[in-house]
Amino acid sequence: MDYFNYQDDGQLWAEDLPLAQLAEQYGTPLYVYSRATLERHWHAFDKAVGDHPHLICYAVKANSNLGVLNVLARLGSGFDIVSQGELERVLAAGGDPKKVVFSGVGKTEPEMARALELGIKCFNVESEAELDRLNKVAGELGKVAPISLRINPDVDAKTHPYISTGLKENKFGIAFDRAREVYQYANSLPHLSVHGIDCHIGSQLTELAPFIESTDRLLGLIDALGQDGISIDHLDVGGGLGVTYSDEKPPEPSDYAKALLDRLSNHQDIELVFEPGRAIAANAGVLLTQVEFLKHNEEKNFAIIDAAMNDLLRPALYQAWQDIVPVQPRQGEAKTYDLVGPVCETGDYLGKDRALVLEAGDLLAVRSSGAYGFVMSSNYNTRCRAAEVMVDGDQSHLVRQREPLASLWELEQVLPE
Ligand SMILES: Cc1ncc(COP(=O)(O)O)c(C=O)c1O
Ligand SMILES: N[C@@H](CCCC[NH3+])C(=O)O
Repeated sequence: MDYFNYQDDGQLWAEDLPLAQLAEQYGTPLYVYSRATLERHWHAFDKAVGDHPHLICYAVKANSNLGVLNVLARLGSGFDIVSQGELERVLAAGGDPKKVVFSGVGKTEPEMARALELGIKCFNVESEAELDRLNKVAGELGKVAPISLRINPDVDAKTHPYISTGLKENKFGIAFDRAREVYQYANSLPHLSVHGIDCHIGSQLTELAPFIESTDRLLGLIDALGQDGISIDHLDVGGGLGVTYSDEKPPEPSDYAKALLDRLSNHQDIELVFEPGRAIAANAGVLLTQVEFLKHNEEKNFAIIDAAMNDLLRPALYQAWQDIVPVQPRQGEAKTYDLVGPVCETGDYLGKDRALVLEAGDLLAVRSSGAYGFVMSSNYNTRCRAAEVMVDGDQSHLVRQREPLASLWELEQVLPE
């Protein structure tokens, strides 16, 4: 459920503001986020876990805009980061470093040092080489690094192959069969302290079964580690809960949390950590775009819009489908359009074969663009990245301005004489 709805005037609004007004004020393409939707999604997770000790660590990679992070920080959210850049964003947005978990297969020494200096909650370590590096950096700083090991449970998440992460053939995590041995090794290192166990099997999961299967495998491991004298105080189940883009019916956070809590009946003292990204941000944002031209040939009708694959990569990269709707719907006979951007690539489309009644100048909203939208945008074709706006009731706040054109070459220079 989100707060982008058609109102009595027949137009699409974001909370208490017409999207057409925002397009007028800020221009297009424009990312528009809804504070109420972000808050609703975060609370849905938090409430679902109830009294069981837990921490929701929003996955910053899904949408790292400072305005978005600030809304979540004010709710008391934790954060899952994968780079120093994301860590600095969390700080700049008012987030608490003590609620940060650090994921990712390639953490550098400076990144580790900064995270240690800030005293983050946990490093989710993905290899033995990373254990050695972290032990060394922590030793040099006279610190002890809190760690969990990301275990690859070899579970099929049944999602797009590019966003499946929990299979043996994926680069992520430590093989399940070697976990006990690697925990022993971690435990032997003087500047590391074992706290947790972690997994993340993929993104946009629409079924509970893979989550349950991997949680069961991890709980079995926790018991085995107990026999080895290693006690685990938190279980990080990662992110991955899917959302509805078209007709998917992913589990609600309440069903998901209940399924996990049922499994944890013998482990009441283990804190549950969640790393949701998409489930919080995707349906809290739309990408607003204007039709520049309509173009018809024998085969196709094209609507050439001012947003492109550089603004929203998901359709080009994953053949992802996102709903595209008119902001001010027209009466008339619909035609079937391909909605394409100005970028010089055949793959530059945001939607194909969409039945719409359109004229040049019309505004369209690409729904479900709040996660993996702006964060994956680029300057390809030397295009400025879009502005981002946060709607809060009947107020709007520009949370990132459109890049000034000159910023697209200012960091570069021609060769000396
Ligand atoms: C380690 C980790 N945690 C959390 C997430 C967030 O995933 P999602 O946006 O699917 O919830 C990801 C991305 O898939 C990830 O790699
Ligand atoms: N970027 C992907 C999700 C990646 C998940 C990252 N671990 C998407 O848009 O669906």
